[in-house]
Amino acid sequence: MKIARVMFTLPLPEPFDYEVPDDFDVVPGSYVRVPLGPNERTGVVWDVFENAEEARDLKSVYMVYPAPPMPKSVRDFVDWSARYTCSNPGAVLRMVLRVPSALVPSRTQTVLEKGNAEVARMTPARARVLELIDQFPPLTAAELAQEAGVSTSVVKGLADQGVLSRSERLIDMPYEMPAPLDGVHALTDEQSEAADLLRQRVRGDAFSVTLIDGVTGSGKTEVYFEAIAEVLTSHPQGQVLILLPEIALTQAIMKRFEARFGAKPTEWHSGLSDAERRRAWREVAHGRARIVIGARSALFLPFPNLKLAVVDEEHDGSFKQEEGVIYHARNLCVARAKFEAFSVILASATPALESLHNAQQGRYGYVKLAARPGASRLPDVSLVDLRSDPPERDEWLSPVLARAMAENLEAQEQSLIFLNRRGYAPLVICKACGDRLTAPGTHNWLTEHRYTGRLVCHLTGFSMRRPSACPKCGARDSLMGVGPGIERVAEEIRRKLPQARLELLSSDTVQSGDDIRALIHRMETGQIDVLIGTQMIAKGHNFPGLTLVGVVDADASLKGGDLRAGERTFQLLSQVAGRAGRADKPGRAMLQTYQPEAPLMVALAGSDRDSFLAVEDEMRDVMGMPPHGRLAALILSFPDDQEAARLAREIGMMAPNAESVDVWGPAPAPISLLRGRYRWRFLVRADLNVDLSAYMSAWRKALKLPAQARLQIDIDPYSFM
Ligand SMILES: Nc1ncnc2c1ncn2[C@@H]1O[C@H](COP(=O)(O)OP(=O)(O)OP(=O)(O)O)[C@@H](O)[C@H]1O
Ligand SMILES: [Zn+2]
Repeated sequence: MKIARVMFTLPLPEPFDYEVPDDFDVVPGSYVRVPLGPNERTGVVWDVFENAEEARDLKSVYMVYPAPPMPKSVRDFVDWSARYTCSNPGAVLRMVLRVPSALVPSRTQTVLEKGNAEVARMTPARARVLELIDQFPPLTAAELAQEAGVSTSVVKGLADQGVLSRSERLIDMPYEMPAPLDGVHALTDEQSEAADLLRQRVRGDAFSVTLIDGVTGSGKTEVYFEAIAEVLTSHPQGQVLILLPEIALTQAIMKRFEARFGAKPTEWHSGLSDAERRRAWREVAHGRARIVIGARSALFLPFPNLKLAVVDEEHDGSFKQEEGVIYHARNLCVARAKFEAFSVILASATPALESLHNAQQGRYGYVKLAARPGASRLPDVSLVDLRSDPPERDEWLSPVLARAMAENLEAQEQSLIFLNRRGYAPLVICKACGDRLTAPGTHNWLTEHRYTGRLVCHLTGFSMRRPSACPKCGARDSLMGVGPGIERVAEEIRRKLPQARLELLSSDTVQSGDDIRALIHRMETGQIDVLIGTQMIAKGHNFPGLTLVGVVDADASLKGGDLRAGERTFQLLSQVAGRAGRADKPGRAMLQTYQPEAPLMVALAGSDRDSFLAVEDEMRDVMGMPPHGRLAALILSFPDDQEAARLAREIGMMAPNAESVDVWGPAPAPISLLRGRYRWRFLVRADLNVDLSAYMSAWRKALKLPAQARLQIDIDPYSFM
């Protein structure tokens, strides 16, 4: 009897066995439909074997989907990722099998084109349809009727007479094939050297990782396009994946992409409709979508023939998924590349310490782009000392920065003001009783949003209308927003530069992809004088008229002081500063700070990244922290305060003894109460030779916790909240 071991997209530790009917063509990787309990489910065959004993009472596979089997390398990657992240393989598989409806071929629909017959009796409605028919690709009767503004019976009548001819077309069409066109620019010497190396690395079928470490605007994108072009020509079936941190970034790159490859790449991100998702998944699985550009979840698409993955802005924190299966897309991408023997390119102006370390150790190839092409120069970075040049009361811009903005406006050049805080004020207090407003069931402050008139918790999503009286003491008109968010700074700029065309960009003010695109376009084409925004404006954009970048609070992201706070602040501020002076006019960046003598600020002002990183790296080395050691976190949450504390202590006592492993905690998490659950954290540090995932799994296995307790394991944590 032939037996299939079927893995489900459920948090189960292992696959289940099913009998395969003799006439079924089931191979490892087949997608199948099987009974599970009272239901039917789709699963993936992990393995097939013959069993001599007929005795086992197994249920049978119902159906095999007509889809290409999931390659072994992808299944191995799923197993490995599950082990590494301490998750169930089914939970990882669920990220691969996101669109079960894509397992069956696309349905077809009837579309209409111009037919041979002459129209028997012309009417105005018929004439309108016939006028339009040549201007569109084949449309359905309903679409055509809508375009022409006539009823569908008019269209159907024409089709019945043969004036329009009917044919069947796939609902989900294949994508246009990209093919390299000529490069838009002649590469600089530095760029072509980098491109040569990358081309050579993607030509073979070997695993490799190469880090492109290039200053902002040096042409990293231009250079990795060369590597993509090489894949398209040297691997006729090869597929390419480009991972980007933010959707806002994809729009600019899509345009450049089309100019270079003659077709749009396939997109994959959370903004897709179900139909787009189904189409993309199917085309990828069949190997027909050759280039995919997407957010971190695109890493789990079932590419049968991946030859190159590019992780752009590889240092970016948004590659880390913090919920469900907790993983870092850059790190898992490198792991996948080993299983499937493809090349990885990591690109950044401010690479992660981990990536630089790997390059220094010779594990990754390394390409440096030190200059911007042409007349463009790196911006001058200066520090504005808020102690000697403080803003006026209830203002946030130092007179120094305000003056620079006024000059810039005078010169008809663009300014960008960065503050990584949404809303109007990050804290609302009552002047009468001193209460700080928090979201229910948490200790998190509510942020005041004037734009929407609401108080919002950015952590839980809770929001309420701004009350006219204090919820605690009932005093009227006593609530006051404290500190600046971008809406408040925008108000100040409007006051100071009333004639400036000012716009805001944050996830509150601009929501749809179309709105973002339109705003970015206005900025690119000089229709905005001052753009103020959160981190959405920090990265990737190319605004030729932008010559001044102002950072309202350069110290902000240093607070909290976790492992990567310094590194992250440096990355973020260099990225923001790097938006200035990208065309022929020189740019400058001004950072407002209370600690201009801090090594990080000095390094930013001197554009001396490497000595800053050397100090940072040395510190990590001394402490045995990544990249010189491993780190994991264990987070417990429980609905009762006392019981949570007791459980946390109990968990601590169960930590397995192991050499070269330090367990710190339990400590109340910085966010100690979230959605009505009390949270405790452990931090675990280990030497590089320790299998920390195995250690964490063993620890969890030893625990017997009440059903309401929730445990999360975070391998290589980025968030310490
Ligand atoms: N050799 C070249 N000649 C002229 N223009 C170039 C050249 N290379 C790149 N550019 C232009 O310079 C700008 C920056 O290039 P690109 O976006 O590739 O750099 P990047 O390093 O990826 O930038 P970022 O730091 O934003 O990630 C783009 O407008 C690009 O078209
Ligand atoms: Zn009050």
